[in-house]
Amino acid sequence: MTQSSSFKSHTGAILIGEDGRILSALGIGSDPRIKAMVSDSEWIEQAREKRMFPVLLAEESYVGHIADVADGHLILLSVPPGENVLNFVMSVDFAYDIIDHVLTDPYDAMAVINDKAHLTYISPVHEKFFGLRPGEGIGRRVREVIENTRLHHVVKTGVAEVGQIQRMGSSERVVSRHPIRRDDKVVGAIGRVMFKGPQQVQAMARRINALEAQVEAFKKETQVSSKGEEFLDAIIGKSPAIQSLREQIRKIAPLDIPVLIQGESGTGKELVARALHMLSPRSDARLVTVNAAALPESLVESELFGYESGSFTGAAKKGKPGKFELANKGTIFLDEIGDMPLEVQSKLLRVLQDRMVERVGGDKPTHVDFRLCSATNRDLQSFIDQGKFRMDLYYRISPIVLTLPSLEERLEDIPLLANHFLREVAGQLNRPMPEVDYNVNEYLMERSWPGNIRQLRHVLERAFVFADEGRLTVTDFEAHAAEPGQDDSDTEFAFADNVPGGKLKDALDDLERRLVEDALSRFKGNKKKAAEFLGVSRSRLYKKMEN
Ligand SMILES: Nc1ncnc2c1ncn2[C@@H]1O[C@H](COP(=O)(O)OP(=O)(O)OP(=O)(O)O)[C@@H](O)[C@H]1O
Repeated sequence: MTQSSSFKSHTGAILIGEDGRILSALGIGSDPRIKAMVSDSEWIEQAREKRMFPVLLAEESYVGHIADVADGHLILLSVPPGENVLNFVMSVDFAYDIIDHVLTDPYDAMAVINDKAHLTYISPVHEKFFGLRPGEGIGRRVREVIENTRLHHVVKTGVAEVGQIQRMGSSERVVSRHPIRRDDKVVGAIGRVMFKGPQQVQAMARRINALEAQVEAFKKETQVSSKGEEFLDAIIGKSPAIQSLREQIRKIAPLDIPVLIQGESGTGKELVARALHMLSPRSDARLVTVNAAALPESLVESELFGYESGSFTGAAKKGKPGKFELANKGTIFLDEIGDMPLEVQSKLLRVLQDRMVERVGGDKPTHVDFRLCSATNRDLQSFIDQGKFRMDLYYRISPIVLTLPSLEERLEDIPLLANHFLREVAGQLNRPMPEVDYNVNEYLMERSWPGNIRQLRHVLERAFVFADEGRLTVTDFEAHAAEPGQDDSDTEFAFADNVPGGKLKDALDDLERRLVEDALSRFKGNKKKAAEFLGVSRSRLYKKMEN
C-alpha cells in the first residue's frame, strides 16, 4: 500500500504483521518517526494493553488506537478534536476502558444524533430496551427510534435540557440532552438516560427539598438575627457585664423557653425583653406587654383573656381579644410579675400549664401559642418565703433567668450612655449635640444611681434643657438636680421605695418635705426663690416648712 491521497495528513493507518514488520502505512502512518516507533515490539505490547494512546510529534499530536486483526495489528491514528481529548488519553492509561464504559453503561445509557437528527450511536442497553437488533436504529431519524425524544429539538436549538423526565414505554426515565459543538457549530447531540428510574431522582429531590428547607431556616435565622441586631445595639454599654448580657440574649432568644428578667428598676428590663422577642423566630408576630402590677383585679380576666360581646356592663359590643390572644405566635411580656396579686397568679399558672384561654362570657377555650418573658425588680425568693408569690408559678416562669447589672456595677458605661442619651435628646429637641465638659463624665460616675439608667437619662435630659446652648457643664447638673448621693431626680422610684408601708399620703408628705428642703438648700435659704422654683406661693411654702 502506498500513501493514498484519500488519507489526509491528520489521519493515518499502519498494518503490522505477526512478525512485527510493517505491512502497509497510510497518511501520517508513513512518517518515518512513527514507523520507527511501531517497529519496536515493546511499544506495540504497551499500546495493545492501553488500546488507546497518544502519539506526539514535534509539529502535531495524534491519538492512536490499536486493534488485533487476522494476521497482526491495525493502528489507526488521528489528530484529536481538541486538547481535552489528547490530555485525557495522555493522562489516563485506561482511557479506552473509560470510553467503553461510558458507551455501554447500563445505568447511564446514551444516544447520539448528527446535525440532521439521525441516530449515529445508541448504547446496547438502549437498543435492547427499544427491541432493536444491534445497529438497527443507526442512520434512522431519532424520533422514529426513541419514543418521546427531544434530541432533534436540542440539535436545532442548541439548548441543553438537563434532568428531565421522559416516558419510555411503561416506565419513566430521567434524561439529559446536550448539544455537541465543534468550532461553535452544533454538529450533533447526545442524550443520556441518567438513572435507572426516577425513584432515585425523587429520593434525591426529597433530600434536596430537605436541604433547601434547612437553608431557608438558616437564612431566616440569620435574617432574624440581623433584623434583631439593632435591638441588641439599643442596649448601650461596653462593660463586661453588658457584653455578656448581649451574648446571653443572642443565645437564648431563638429558644422557645420562658425567660425571667431580674434587675433593679430602670436597668433596661423592657429593652431586654424587646431584644429577646426581636431576635426570636417570633419577631414577625407581636410583643405584647402586660404590666402585671397595674392590672386591676376586677378587670384582670377580661384584660388577659378578653371577653365576648355583651358579657358585662361596659364591655365593648364586639367583644375584645385578651393579651394572650394578641400575643399568639409572638411573645407576651409580663412586667412587674412580682407584684401580681395571688389570685391572678393562679389564673396565669393555669394558662401557662395548658396554653388555653377562654374569653369572659365565652364557652370555647382557644389554644394560644406564645413565648413567655417576665420581669421583676423584686426578690421573688423572699416573696415566695412570705407567701406573696407562688412557687409553682416561679418554676414555670424561670427556666432561664437573666439578671441585669445595676448602673453602679457598670459605671464605666456612663460616658457611652450619656453620649447616647444626649444625642437622643438633641434630636428630639432639634438642637445640636452639645459639647460636654471634660469633667462631666467624672462627675456623673461619682454620683449614686439608685434609679439606674432611667435616672441617668432624666438627669441628662434636665441638664441639657437648662444648659447654655452648645455646652454642657457640671454646673448644669448641679443647678438642676439635687445633690449627689441624695435620692434625687428619679421620683418615680425613690419615694415609693423609701416610704415605710408605701402609703400614698405618707409618700406625698415625704415628697413635699424633700422638695421643700431641696429648693431651700438650692437657693441658700432664699424663700422667695424657693417658692418660685416650686411654683407655690410664699405662704404655702412657709406652711410646708412647718410640717
Ligand atoms: N443599656 C441601656 N442602654 C440604653 N438605654 C437603656 C439601657 N438600659 C435602660 N435604658 C433606658 O432606660 C430606661 C428604663 O429602661 P426600662 O424601662 O427597660 O427599665 P426597666 O428595668 O424595665 O425598669 P422598671 O423595672 O422600672 O420597669 C428606658 O428609657 C431605656 O431605654
